[in-house]
Amino acid sequence: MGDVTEQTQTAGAAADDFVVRMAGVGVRRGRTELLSGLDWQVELDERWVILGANGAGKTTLLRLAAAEMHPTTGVVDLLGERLGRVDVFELRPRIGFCTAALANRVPPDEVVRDVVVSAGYAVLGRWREEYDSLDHDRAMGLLGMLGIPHLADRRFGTLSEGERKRTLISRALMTDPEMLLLDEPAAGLDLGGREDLVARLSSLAMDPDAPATVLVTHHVEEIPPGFTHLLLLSDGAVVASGLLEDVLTSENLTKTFNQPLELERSGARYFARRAG
Ligand SMILES: Nc1ncnc2c1ncn2[C@@H]1O[C@H](COP(=O)(O)OP(=O)(O)OP(=O)(O)O)[C@@H](O)[C@H]1O
Repeated sequence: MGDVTEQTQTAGAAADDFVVRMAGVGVRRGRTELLSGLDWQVELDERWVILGANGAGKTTLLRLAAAEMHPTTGVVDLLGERLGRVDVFELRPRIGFCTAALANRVPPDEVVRDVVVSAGYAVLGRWREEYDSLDHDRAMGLLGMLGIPHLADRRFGTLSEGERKRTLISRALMTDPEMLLLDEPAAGLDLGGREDLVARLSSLAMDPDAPATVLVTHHVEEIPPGFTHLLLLSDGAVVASGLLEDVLTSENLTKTFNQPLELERSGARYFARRAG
C-alpha cells in the first residue's frame, strides 16, 4: 500500500471511529494463503468498495469483517472488539451481512416480510414466531426503501434474483446494524435490475444515518455514486487502498486484473475495458 492509504485513513480518526481495523492479517488453509499481510481500516462514515478478480480473497476478507471466521495471523478489531476475545454471537447482530450463501439458506416457502423481520432474532425459516408490530412496520419500511413493498406477502422461492437480493439487503438492515457488508449484490441481475440496485445503494451511501458499508464487486460499473473508498485485492494481498478517486485508476486496475485495462469516468459512474 502506498501513501494514499496512510493519508486518507488515519488523519484525524479517534480509536472508536473505526468499525474495522485489520493489521498484518493472514488467512491460510493448508498450504494456500487466502489473504496475507493485509492492513485495512474502515471508519464510521465511510462506504468502501472491494474490487478484485475471481479468487482474489474478497469473500474471505468480508467473512472476517462479518466475524464469520478468524484470521490465521494478525489482528482483527470489529466495532471496538477484538476477534478471538469477543463472543462472536454478540458481535454478529451488530453487523448486517448479505451474501449469496445466505440466499441459499432461506427456505423457499418463507414469506418475504418474515425473511426480513426474523433478522432481529437471527433466525431463518421460523416464520410462525410472533413478532412485534413495530418490527413489522420497520420491515415494511425497509422493503419500501428497496422498492419491493408489494412483494411482502410473496414466498421467497417465487422471487426473481434481483428481488431476492433486495429482500436480503432489507434483512441485513433490519437490526439497524453498525456496519453493512454486501457481497456481490448485483451479481446475476439484468441491466435494468443492476441499474436500479446501483441507484438504491447510491441513495443508501449518501444517507448520513446509514451504517458504514462495504460492497464487494467484480465490476467498476457496479460502484454506486456516494461510495468513498476502494480496496483493490489481488492474490490475497492489497494492490492499493484509500479514497476511491485516488485509487481507481487504469494503472491500478491493470495491476489488479493482470491485463491492460482502461478506465473511463462518466459523471459519477465508471467503466472499464481492455486497452488497445
Ligand atoms: N478452505 C479452503 N481451502 C483452500 N483454498 C480455499 C479455501 N477457501 C477458499 N479458498 C481459495 O481462496 C481463494 C480466495 O477465495 P475467496 O472466495 O475469498 O475469493 P473471491 O475473491 O471472493 O472470489 P470470487 O470473486 O470468485 O467469489 C480462492 O482461490 C479459493 O479457491
